[in-house]
Amino acid sequence: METGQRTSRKVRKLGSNRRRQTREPADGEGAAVAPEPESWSSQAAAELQAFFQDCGAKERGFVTREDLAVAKFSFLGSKEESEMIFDWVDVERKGHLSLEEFSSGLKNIFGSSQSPHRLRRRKPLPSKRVSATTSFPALEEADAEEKEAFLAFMEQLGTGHLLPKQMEIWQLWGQLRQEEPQLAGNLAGFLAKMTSRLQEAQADKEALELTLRKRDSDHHREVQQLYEEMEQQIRQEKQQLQAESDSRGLALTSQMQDVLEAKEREVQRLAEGQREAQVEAEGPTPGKSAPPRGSPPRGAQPGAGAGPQEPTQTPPTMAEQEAQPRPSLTTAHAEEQGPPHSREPRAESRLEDPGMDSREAGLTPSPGDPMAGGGPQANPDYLFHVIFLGDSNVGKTSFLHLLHQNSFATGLTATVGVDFRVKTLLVDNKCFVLQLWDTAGQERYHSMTRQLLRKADGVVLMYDITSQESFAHVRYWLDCLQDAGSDGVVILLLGNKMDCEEERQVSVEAGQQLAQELGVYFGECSAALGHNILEPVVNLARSLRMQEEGLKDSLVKVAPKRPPKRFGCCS
Ligand SMILES: Nc1nc2c(ncn2[C@@H]2O[C@H](COP(=O)(O)OP(=O)(O)OP(=O)(O)O)[C@@H](O)[C@H]2O)c(=O)[nH]1
Repeated sequence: METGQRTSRKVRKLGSNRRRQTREPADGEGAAVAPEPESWSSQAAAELQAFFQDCGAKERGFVTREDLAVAKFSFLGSKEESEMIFDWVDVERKGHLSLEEFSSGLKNIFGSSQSPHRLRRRKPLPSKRVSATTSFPALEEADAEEKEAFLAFMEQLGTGHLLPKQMEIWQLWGQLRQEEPQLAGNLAGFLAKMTSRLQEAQADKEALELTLRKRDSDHHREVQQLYEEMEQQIRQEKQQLQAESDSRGLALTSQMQDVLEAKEREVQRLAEGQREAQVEAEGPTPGKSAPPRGSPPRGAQPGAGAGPQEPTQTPPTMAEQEAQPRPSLTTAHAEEQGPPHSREPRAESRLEDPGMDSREAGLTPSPGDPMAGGGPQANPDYLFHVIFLGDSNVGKTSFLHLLHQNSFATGLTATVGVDFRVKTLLVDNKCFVLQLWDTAGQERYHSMTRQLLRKADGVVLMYDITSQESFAHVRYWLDCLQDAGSDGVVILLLGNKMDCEEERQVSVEAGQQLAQELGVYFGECSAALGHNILEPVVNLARSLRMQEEGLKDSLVKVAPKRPPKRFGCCS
């Protein structure tokens, strides 16, 4: 019972001492108070010295936590209690304590008595005490000293918020004091340790929360920054792309302008040559050579059976010129291609069908053939402008490429603006130079095409037999022709891609019917197979010649007789 009382006294003091150790540096309640070993027994002091000796602390000059594992103090119960005491004294968590620190720590806990001075310092504010008391009704019945000791202890621990179940603690406290008084000290030590750990955990938690909050805001800021940088980058990319596209557009426009101007110049040059030749042909000097290409007006289409036209002026006697015997031409089949090319084929596949007659294809005439020949004809008998019209993709370029290169081009891209090639043919012993104009079917180039139509002598109006739409657009192209004032133009309606029989959408009959209705020539072909390529062109040349002859005849009727003139390369 005496031991119990002693322990409970010790426990009561535990809180006040601990408080002093832990709180003095922080709250500045006063300078460190040296322990007052009023009741520190000489036996305890002897035990302490023996302990220092046994564990080797005396030699080393300090005590570790492990040393306490072998300590046997009469004033301490279990081994755990000793270790707990070490933790209690080692407030700085160094892991070792000098002999003085350890001794004074122990004395503070077990040796000092409550001096009036200490009690005063430890006494909490009345208001707090009241509130604590009212929250613990069980305390009302307790012994006043006990009650005060407990409340002071709890308050000093500062566990109000960390150890909410104070009622239970009180009960445990009371029970321990009655049943196991020596363990009351353990409870105090345990609670103190718990409190300290909880405070540390609380501090860690707060620090962690702070760090997390900081990281969160940093992260948010970084994301915001990244987002802004990204937006900036997108804006720059957009501007760059826009600038590039603008400059590309400008370059393309100027390039197309150049092409157009070059073609205009070429056309002008040819027209000049034609005019000069005509002047020569009309001149009084007999025997001078001149190309027979007459100037408009043009007669009605031969295929349509139109009659001769009335002349609007008095031209020279072209019929007389024609009547003169002319030496045969040596050059009969040659091609030139007008610069610059609007597009080039990426790959070519030459027609190599052994079963196919080259004469049938009409593209590779043999020597002695009336179509055979060498280079371009300098002084042709006839010079005609033939324009290829039709929707995009119907095969105009493929047709011309085959006619010119004798091979089918694959991988062609859409024509840009216009392109032209020159084809020289020997037909019925006459030299024909055909200027073949390849127009772009795409709508954005239609205005350019319309301008070209004014110069047309003949037109090949092509559609794709696998496209009803391209067939329907034939009338649109005819309207364009009419708008351009090209009424007397010889027209050949040509349905391409006849090799695609399975996909056919326009029947042969429909094509024929339309041709009849419009009074134009008609044919079907396949640029891919090389079917019916040269024949329509030859027939067109013949028709153009017939039309021209018809014109001449009509002129002869009104023109005065002149000495016969010859024209051609050998005049
Ligand atoms: N099956 C088949 N395909 C053809 C034939 N002729 C041309 N093509 C293909 O049809 C497509 C269009 O041919 P192009 O010659 O470029 O047509 P286009 O009328 O000049 O077109 P634009 O230049 O846009 O006016 C290409 O893929 C050719 O290979 C043909 O007779 N048969």
